[in-house]
Amino acid sequence: MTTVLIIDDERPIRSSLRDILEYEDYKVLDVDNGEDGLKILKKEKIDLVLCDIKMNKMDGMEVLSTAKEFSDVPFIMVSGHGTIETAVEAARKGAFDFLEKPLDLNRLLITVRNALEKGSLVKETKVLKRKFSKTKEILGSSSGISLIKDTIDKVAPTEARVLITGANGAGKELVARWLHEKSMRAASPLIEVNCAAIPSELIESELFGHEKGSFTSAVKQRIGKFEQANGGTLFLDEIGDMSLSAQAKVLRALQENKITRVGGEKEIDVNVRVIAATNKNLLQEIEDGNFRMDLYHRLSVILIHVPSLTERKDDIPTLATAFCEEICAEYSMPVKTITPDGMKALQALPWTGNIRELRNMIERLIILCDKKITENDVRMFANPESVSQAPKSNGSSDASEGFDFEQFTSFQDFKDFSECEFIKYKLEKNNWNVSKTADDLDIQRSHLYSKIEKFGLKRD
Ligand SMILES: Nc1ncnc2c1ncn2[C@@H]1O[C@H](COP(=O)(O)OP(=O)(O)OP(=O)(O)O)[C@@H](O)[C@H]1O
Repeated sequence: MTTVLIIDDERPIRSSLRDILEYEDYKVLDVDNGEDGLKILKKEKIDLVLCDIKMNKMDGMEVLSTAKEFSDVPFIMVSGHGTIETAVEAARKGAFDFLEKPLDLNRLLITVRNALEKGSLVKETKVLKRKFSKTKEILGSSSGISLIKDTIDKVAPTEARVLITGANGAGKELVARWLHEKSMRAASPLIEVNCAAIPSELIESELFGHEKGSFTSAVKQRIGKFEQANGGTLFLDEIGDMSLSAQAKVLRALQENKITRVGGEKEIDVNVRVIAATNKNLLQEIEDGNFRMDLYHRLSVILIHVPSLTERKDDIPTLATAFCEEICAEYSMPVKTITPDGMKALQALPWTGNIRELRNMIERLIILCDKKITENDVRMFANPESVSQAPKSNGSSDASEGFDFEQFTSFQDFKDFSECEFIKYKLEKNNWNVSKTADDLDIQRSHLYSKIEKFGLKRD
């Protein structure tokens, strides 16, 4: 049922609006002040707000701007003292329309209908965007991955918090994305915070927001990730790197479903499902005094461990083939294939960087190899450094062994390749310092710049 929320401090207006809207079969909720209105907006599913501008405690414009920070619900502003300026300000703040008191019944109903139509279009667009979103399929059919997919199906629709563990690049973030996509919260945002990437003195403001002036660089109010994720999911990546003081605050937010902005006094209700991930052994971190036991228990209602790639080598052919197709499509080139021996060689590698490393390796092979990626190619380009070693061939049988000279159609082609790889190698060695590299190569800096441009060299 479509629900309309009326925020107006005049009881007679509220009741006449209620009568009109209920007669039209809308469900109506009403409150006499903005703060209560915002609370309802955070908790209930509201399709439209009719909001008076002039109210005692919090004025309608403030209610509108605060609501727009966490909700897309359309607002129709109402005022008995309307001027063109107020109408313009309301529109600027994101109101759907502005109506003057006394309200004209027909105009009111038409505006309500139009606003609801716009609201449902916004929702539909979000759902479509999500459908075509970049969340990639979880590939693989090994027992480890099958168990993870089953667990996602069971756990996603619940409100349970999930702690995802696993090595770097194993696929933790992908699991978190699917937990959100398959949940009831999928139409609301998934907000991600990489706890390791934020300096510890900023993490609280990042998570909980801050009030203007609460510290030197807080020049304006800021809404934190918890509030941004309201109604949706908050993904706390690398939670094992969070400072103890931030951990205490996150614990409180999880216990009470309330947060307080840095420098603020007001407690703000939040409705957020938290999914956390780490590559650390949190039980060890607890023992070492770096992680709170109580937070661990709050976060790990469900534990999902993503096995490393070497524990599921059976998935390598599926992953490698899919990455080949995906990367060739990205480069708009015909699909290259991996020979059975090439695939075996891939399965034999150590994969310390897991699936991320496999994808990078496939990209490297696609760029450097012929149509068929062979065992030799895999051996040759197994690590990035070998790329710069490959063309060091001086014609001796040792250096050229396994090197696929067939890939070059002319002598010039080969010279360009060698030159490019040599320059790349020197640039890496000199940490991409162009002056030092030019000295090292004994060429002019301007000459090096033109080579960099010619070969399109970029730092990874
Ligand atoms: N099962 C899978 N199928 C397809 N692609 C995958 C799979 N698992 C991971 N990937 C891809 O591998 C890359 C790394 O995955 P992801 O970022 O989820 O790893 P992570 O464990 O969160 O890494 P980190 O700990 O370094 O943040 C991404 O491009 C992801 O799409």
